[in-house]
Amino acid sequence: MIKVLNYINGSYCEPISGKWLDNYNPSNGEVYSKIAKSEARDIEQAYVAAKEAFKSWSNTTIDERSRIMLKIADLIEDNLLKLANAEAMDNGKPLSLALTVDIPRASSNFRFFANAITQFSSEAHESVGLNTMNFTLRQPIGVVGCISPWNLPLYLFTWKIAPAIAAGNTVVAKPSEVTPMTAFLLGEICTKAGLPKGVLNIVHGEGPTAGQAIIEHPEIKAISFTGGTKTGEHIARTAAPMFKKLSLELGGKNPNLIFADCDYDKMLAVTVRSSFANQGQICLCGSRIFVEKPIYEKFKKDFVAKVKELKVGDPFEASSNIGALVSKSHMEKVQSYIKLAEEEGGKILYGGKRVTVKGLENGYYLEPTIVEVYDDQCRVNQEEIFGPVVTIMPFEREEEALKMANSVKYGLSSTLWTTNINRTMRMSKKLEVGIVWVNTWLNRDLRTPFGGTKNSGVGREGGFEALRFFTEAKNVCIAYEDE
Ligand SMILES: NC(=O)C1=CN([C@@H]2O[C@H](COP(=O)(O)OP(=O)(O)OC[C@H]3O[C@@H](n4cnc5c(N)ncnc54)[C@H](O)[C@@H]3O)[C@@H](O)[C@H]2O)C=CC1
Ligand SMILES: O=C(O)/C=C/C=C(\O)C(=O)O
Repeated sequence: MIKVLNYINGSYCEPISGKWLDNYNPSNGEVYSKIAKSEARDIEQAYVAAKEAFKSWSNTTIDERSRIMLKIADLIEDNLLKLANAEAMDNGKPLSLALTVDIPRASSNFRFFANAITQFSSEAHESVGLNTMNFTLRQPIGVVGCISPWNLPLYLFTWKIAPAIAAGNTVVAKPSEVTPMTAFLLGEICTKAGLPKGVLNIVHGEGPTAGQAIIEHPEIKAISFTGGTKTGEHIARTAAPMFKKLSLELGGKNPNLIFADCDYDKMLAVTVRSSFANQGQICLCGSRIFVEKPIYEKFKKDFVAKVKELKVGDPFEASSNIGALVSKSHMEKVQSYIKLAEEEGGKILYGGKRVTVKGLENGYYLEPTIVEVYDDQCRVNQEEIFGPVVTIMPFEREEEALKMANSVKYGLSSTLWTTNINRTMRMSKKLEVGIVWVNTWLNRDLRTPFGGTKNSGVGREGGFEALRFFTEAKNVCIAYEDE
């Protein structure tokens, strides 16, 4: 059985405790590998390696850092099939999605930040008339911690690591213990690309032990985290008294606002995707659908018909649109919300049941589920489900739609379907979110600020925002004298 080992100081190693976790294949519910069950001692080992590597990596030229990162990007591309297979097996997502989205984006993350660092600069301020010149240094922080979730494993792991090392930091990183495989494979790619030992250290294990040791390590001064809001709260509570820099990208309950004047066919096709891509396990999925009254009944009929066409099945079959949910416990959480929807008086328009896939009877498959709700304050409309479940509800006026869109504790993204430019501007300004998509969804330019407001997190990732997060600004003020 494959052992998912730690990657510390450029080499693979077993956990100090000698203990292992089971790694499940969600498509059939079977254990298929063992994962290093690391703890504080392993994190300390990784920290020591990262601290030593920082001395030279922080002084390595931008060109050299960039060259190595571009090589990593190339090697990810060269290993597309191997990595995509590993991701589909570990996560349960369709192989087609891993091949076209997850792994290409992991490569793009390295390529993007390899180039971005060559364009990153800092400011100078001349205090005219005061004979003073200020310039700002942007210096790497030191050893930083990157903690990522299971829904987009290599995609989000590299989204954090790439800007961190581009800016000259060294990293102690922990992928989710639910989906560690592609992070494990990244180690050998980094070695092949010539990344100096200790620059990236990948430690596997559970959140409350291995993750906890990262967030409470006194010398790891910045934490970049993506995951659940509850965990984000815990990280903030632990790290804030130690004055660590924090970037927290948390949950979402994103509104999809559909107006009668939209491009209907395009909206319908994209709404199917924004509802159920990756089994609905993307923090950006449009899980609350609000539709303007004149097209509500038509939308309901057409949406149900389109969703019925989606095939739930073996992630490795090309015809599968929806694979398995990531774990048994997560599937049960999603099922509990479907039950709650009915208890709250919601009407299941489609789906709601577990799917049995021939030959994979113990896999974690669920039907894509559409719930019509009558009160936007009900729990299924307020709480993050993070699975293939969406709610739909009509609205009459723009202000009503806006009020419902904003009436959740989350504030990550929203999607607006309209051809009215005035409405687009009005609503974009008033939506309490970090990202507004208009007539599109998950359309990503990696230069743009990415992150949420309210309980969806703190800080922004992407572009220069990420490079600013992973550096400390130091102003140097020079007073000079005239002759
Ligand atoms: N990006 C997002 O918005 C995501 C949201 N979620 C939401 O969170 C819920 C819970 O999912 P989980 O897998 O439990 O996510 P989680 O937030 O517990 O896990 C994310 C990462 O945090 C780590 N972690 C957990 N506890 C930690 C601690 N005390 N210190 C440091 N690191 C820690 C985990 O090991 C994992 O690497 C999901 O049902 C979903 O609603 C989950 C994954 C991604
Ligand atoms: O950066 C992106 O394109 C997407 C990020 C998605 C998440 O952070 C998530 O689903 O957790």
